[in-house]
Amino acid sequence: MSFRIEVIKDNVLSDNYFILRNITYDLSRDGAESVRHKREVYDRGNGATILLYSREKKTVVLTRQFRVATWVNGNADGMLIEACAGLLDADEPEVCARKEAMEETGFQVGEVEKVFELYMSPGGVTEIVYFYLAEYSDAQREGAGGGVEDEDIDVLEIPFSQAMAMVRNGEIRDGKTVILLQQLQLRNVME
Ligand SMILES: Nc1nc2c(ncn2[C@@H]2O[C@H](COP(=O)(O)OP(=O)(O)O[C@H]3O[C@H](CO)[C@@H](O)[C@H](O)[C@@H]3O)[C@@H](O)[C@H]2O)c(=O)[nH]1
Ligand SMILES: [Mg+2]
Repeated sequence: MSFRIEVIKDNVLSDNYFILRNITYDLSRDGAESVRHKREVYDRGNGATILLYSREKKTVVLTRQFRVATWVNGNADGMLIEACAGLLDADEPEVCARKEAMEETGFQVGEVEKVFELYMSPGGVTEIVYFYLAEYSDAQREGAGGGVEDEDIDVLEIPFSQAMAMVRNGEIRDGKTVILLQQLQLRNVME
């Protein structure tokens, strides 16, 4: 089964900071008659996320920051606990992951492991997020973290078991973060 797409119109609705487009397209499946669709597509670029973990201490390093999009949608104080992450801008994904780890958490990470690259909200958001894991040690802490410019990021170093409990009780409810924590669990590296 395959689809053939013919773009009829591609309108930019907003290009203020990121790009929101409205695309009209005809889609035909296996030579059948085409069906016209109109969809809004939000392009915020791609991103990278990295979970720092210590097998020795059985801990992970997470961030907590205000996320206005969650506040708009039911998160009363707007604060969200997340694995460190950032938009790629012009960087390669791994370079971005390392840079964000330093800026947001203060850790200069060594070896990193790429886990996968995932579309996080394919119904309307173009973004691919590149996922990484990295072991850290106290000796790699070179700064306080906290982010750049007006970012005001708290750094949380917590036991892995506590992080998993926070996933279960809803205190951690960010998709990329749950995915990375579960990767550690699947690998049995924190036992
Ligand atoms: N002026 C302005 N600044 C913005 C806007 N949106 C974001 N920014 C700024 O752009 C920077 C983005 O910070 P990053 O650390 O690079 O990205 P992020 O917001 O943490 O995004 C990461 O997590 C997202 C949520 O899971 C991911 O969607 C994204 O790919 C990335 O991994 C922040 O300083 C933020 O204030 C906007 O609409 N206007
Ligand atoms: Mg960030």
